Amino acid sequence: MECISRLRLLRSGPIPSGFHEIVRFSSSGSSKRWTTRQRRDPYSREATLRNLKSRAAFKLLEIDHNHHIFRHGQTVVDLGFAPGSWTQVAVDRTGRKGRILGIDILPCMPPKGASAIQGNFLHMETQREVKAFLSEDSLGRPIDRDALGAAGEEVSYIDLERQSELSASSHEGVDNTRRSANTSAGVRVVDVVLSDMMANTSGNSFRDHALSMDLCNSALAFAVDTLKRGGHFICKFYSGVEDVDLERRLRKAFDIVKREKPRASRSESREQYFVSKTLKEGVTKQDLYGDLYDY
Ligand SMILES: C[S@@+](CC[C@H](N)C(=O)[O-])C[C@H]1O[C@@H](n2cnc3c(N)ncnc32)[C@H](O)[C@@H]1O
Repeated sequence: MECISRLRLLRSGPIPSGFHEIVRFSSSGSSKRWTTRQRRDPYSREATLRNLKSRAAFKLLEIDHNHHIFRHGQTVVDLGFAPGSWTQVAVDRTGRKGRILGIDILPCMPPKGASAIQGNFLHMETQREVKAFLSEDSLGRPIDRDALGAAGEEVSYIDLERQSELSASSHEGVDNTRRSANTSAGVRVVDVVLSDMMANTSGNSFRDHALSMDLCNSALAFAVDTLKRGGHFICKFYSGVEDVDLERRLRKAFDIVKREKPRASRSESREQYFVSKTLKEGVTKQDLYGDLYDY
């Protein structure tokens, strides 16, 4: 038996081109400007005080405050989760029985209580792995040893060994020990899909918008494939000419679609969020995209 997230997290292969710029060198002028801005920014200070991985948490907290996205016990998929502040919010809001899976192109340990898969979400292979993980109901569930005992199940030494090995190497307090050999492609088990995916912006607004639309469309096709009826989809996008097409698709798939610019989103940034609630019955990704995302 093997664990998807463990395999992906332990793989320390080269970081894909375009992501190296994320590293900030302390001696550069732009780094000093970035550090000064972070120190002055109230959201960054508050994030540090609250032990949140980044100021981005406040965008999702505001969206949840306005739109009531989360409930206890939900399954949440967080696309582009690193460094993990949205995942922290999802873990917190879904409580002890929540199941949270983060995906990122960068290697990153998920926050406590969540699982993670490393991979490029635009690649079919990554999406297949995510669906395989989701289709195995026992994966990514918080460990509740008391409940196991109460049910009278015997936990073998090998199970415990495997559990502690996986918990240490992938994430804490989450059960990833079982994986079905035969995984299905269509899995409607998700309550909320979040996507905050974006690579570093290039400064070329057309290019950034085009990349953002690729990520959003891929996330939407995945959401429509994996959300339960009534599920919700939150998606960051960089505004531009094509966002009306995205909005049209969202309206076809969800009962309620709103554009949001949370206060924590910097005013100079072109980023906005689509908050889409309540997946309609019977909508498929083929209805939105034909055969484009045929996997
Ligand atoms: C703004 S950050 C997300 C911040 C996160 N929501 C948080 O609260 O900590 C965007 C993330 O999207 C990831 N990303 C960008 N393109 C991606 C892709 N094609 N596949 C997977 N992750 C991607 C980046 O690596 C980055 O970690």
